[in-house]
Amino acid sequence: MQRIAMIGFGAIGRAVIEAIREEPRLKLVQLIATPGKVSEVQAQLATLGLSEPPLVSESLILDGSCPVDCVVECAGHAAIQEHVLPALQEGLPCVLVSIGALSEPGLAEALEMAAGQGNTQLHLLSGAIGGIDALAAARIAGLEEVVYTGRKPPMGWLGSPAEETLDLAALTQAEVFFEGTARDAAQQFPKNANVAATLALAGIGLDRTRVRLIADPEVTENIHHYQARGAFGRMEVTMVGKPLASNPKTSALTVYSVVRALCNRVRSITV
Ligand SMILES: NC(=O)C1=CN([C@@H]2O[C@H](COP(=O)(O)OP(=O)(O)OC[C@H]3O[C@@H](n4cnc5c(N)ncnc54)[C@H](O)[C@@H]3O)[C@@H](O)[C@H]2O)C=CC1
Ligand SMILES: O=C([O-])CC(=O)C(=O)O
Repeated sequence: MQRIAMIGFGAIGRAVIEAIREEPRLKLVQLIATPGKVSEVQAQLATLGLSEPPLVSESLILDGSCPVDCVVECAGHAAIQEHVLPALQEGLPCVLVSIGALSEPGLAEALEMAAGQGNTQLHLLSGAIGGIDALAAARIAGLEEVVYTGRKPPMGWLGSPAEETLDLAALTQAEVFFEGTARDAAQQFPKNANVAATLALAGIGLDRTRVRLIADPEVTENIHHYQARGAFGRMEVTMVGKPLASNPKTSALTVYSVVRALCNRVRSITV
């Protein structure tokens, strides 16, 4: 049995809770909401009709009164510093989807130190992208180049800096609005470039991974493509991910990446 604390009850968090409720070896015991949103989250949680709802609070309860075996972040970049860092220091293993947060100078080092202090591990999930196992293995042999293109329907870029250069609602053809490093992409597009950061951290790093971001009115899915070249050979991956109805920025596969990571914690054989 694994007692889970989840940070964030948005599109991913809610879908993960619904997916794991039938797994008796996973028990959601704590749910962390943004400050001021505890009662709102409790009310939304009630609609799920869980037999044993988790404790909802603004920060993780780490005093042992509500023990946790694993913390899962489904909230956004700010949650890493706020909740994941102290959880690691306390020795709790953490799994993350907001990988782009590690592009912030010093945060990766702080997380590494916290995990070392707590003698625990931080697991960066593959989220909406596939092939991370192959890319991370290829890195050991030596990588020369990783190039990533993220293409989403215009609605998937709402609320991002893409709006500064494009009239997203009026777009009639695909437009490239960002070309640069994975580090810059992750910082400028915190809700849209976590995949770029994941590829970078698995591969040749945030400053050497090249990224192009495209708003395309011709597509209805979130399309992630990358190619990598190195001593191992070459690889090319295209993911055509269905967006979540509750958040078109987010591919549904991200939910299942979290569910897989949690289920693997209670399985005897993992794949
Ligand atoms: N690795 C990957 O492939 C992907 C990663 N993501 C990451 O996952 C995050 C969540 O995605 P969605 O669920 O679709 O977003 P969402 O906006 O639907 O939900 C996020 C929820 O987290 C809550 N939240 C925000 N900051 C918080 C904090 N500091 N403490 C507690 N709760 C907090 C918000 O109130 C909201 O309810 C995104 O911001 C992005 O960083 C999203 C898609 C793919
Ligand atoms: O869910 C997706 O398609 C990818 C995404 O938003 C991200 O990389 O942050």
